[in-house]
Amino acid sequence: MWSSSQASTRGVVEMGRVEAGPSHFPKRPAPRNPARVNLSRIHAVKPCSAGDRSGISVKCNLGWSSQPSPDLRHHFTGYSSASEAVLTSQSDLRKLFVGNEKIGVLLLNLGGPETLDDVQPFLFNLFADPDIIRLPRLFRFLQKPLAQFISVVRAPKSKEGYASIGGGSPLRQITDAQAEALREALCEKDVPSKVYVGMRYWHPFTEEAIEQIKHDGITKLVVLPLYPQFSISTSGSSLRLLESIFREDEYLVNMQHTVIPSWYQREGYIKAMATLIENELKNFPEPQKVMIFFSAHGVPLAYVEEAGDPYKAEMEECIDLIMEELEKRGITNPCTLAYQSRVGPVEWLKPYTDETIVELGQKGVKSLLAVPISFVSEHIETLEEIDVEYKELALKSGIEHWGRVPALGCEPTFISDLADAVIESLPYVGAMAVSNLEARQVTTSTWPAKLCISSAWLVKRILLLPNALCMGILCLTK
Ligand SMILES: C=CC1=C(C)c2cc3[nH]c(cc4nc(cc5[nH]c(cc1n2)c(C)c5CCC(=O)O)C(CCC(=O)O)=C4C)c(C)c3C=C
Ligand SMILES: [Fe+2]
Repeated sequence: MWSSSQASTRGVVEMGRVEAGPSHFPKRPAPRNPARVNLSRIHAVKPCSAGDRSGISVKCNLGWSSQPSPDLRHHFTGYSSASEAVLTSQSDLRKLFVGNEKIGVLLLNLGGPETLDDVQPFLFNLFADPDIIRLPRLFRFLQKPLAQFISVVRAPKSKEGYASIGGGSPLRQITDAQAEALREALCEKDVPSKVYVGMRYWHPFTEEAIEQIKHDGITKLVVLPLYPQFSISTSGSSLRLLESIFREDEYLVNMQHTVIPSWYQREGYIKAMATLIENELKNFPEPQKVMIFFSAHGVPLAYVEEAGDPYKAEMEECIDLIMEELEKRGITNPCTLAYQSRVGPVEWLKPYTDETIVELGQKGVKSLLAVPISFVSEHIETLEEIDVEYKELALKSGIEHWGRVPALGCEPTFISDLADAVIESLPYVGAMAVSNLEARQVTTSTWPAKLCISSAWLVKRILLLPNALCMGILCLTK
């Protein structure tokens, strides 16, 4: 967390000198505990340190069956007793792995158009999502016509972007590769699992993944959004969709599952990010003078201020943790955080990436290392917006040396850590009971869980018609 001495190294640079920039990093009490959300049970749990998992005795070649591990208990004891699913005895732990359990992991992601012809229907799906453009209940009937209109008008501009990165989004390929790498990592850790990919706005759609999960007879499912930080507009939207699918399906209602809503605090993830930054810094002529520039995908300010989206708080804490890790390695460069990719006229999280780049140039920063932080795959906003648009802007603004940290992709430490996250979540699987939905909303004790589940609450609070229309219509221009 921020100390006064740390703050001085994390502000904006003024004429080559570092100055604390409160607008970039307001100090705040950050929630440290990652919450594991079961769609039926909410657990506020303490992080479990990545320890020895060698005791799990299941072998990959056993297929679906699994065995208890004496050492596993050791591993799980770090969790809070607040959870009903907390396992305290060895026999409880054994229950996790005995019998013919079929473990599945569902990776949730955004999805992207694979060809230029996909762009308009992809945009339609995106804008038809009430977590992206929120209309008051009375005007819901306008959601699809509005999405159709915006997608048709925006498509030519989006197509240009996708054309410039090879004619489509690389997201499916990368996510499939991550799924395969995760499957292999789980297998190596003696937890044989099937890993599925469910995209929100393009193929393979979440619904398709769910069909496959049912077809394969999965009995324990871990839901893992591939967004390190939770936002209503990303993980929240995917989880809400999933909840509606589960609610209507008898098989799924009875399938044990758990959700890992965000995982930005995990040691493996933080270390992997720090290593990528450390490596990239070495390419600069004077590495210690480089401004580390975290650029996160933005969200409308109202999401954070009115709907309680934890995205900004999680983002800031995530950056704190990465900088702390870098400091441990003797790297004390200044850093800043800004938000990119805003769409439409409403105010989004600030500072904006483009404005900050210009400002840093004016303040005399000469070397900038861009770090995409909200997403773990290369995509249009890293390959086009950062690599082309922001680089050009930076060079025009007086920045002489530019670098960009690659997205994590299949980086082994990261994938191994995701596998650990899955394994650590297994004691939290539990069956969903639809009749408990209301009760769950009342007893929910963690904000991400509230956001995932309480759609009525969100509907009341998030963007009203003028805001939504304004945002929708002006999406066309930005
Ligand atoms: C954490 C990541 C993301 C957040 C938060 C997010 C919010 C958000 N996005 C839009 C509008 C668009 N997003 C688009 C593409 C896109 N968005 C993300 C990630 C987040 N979005 C990714 C990874 C991608 C790219 C996928 C790919 O194809 O590679 C697009 C389409 C592209 C374009 O036309 O610019 C739009 C539009 C809103 C309105 C929003 C929050 C409300
Ligand atoms: Fe987006």
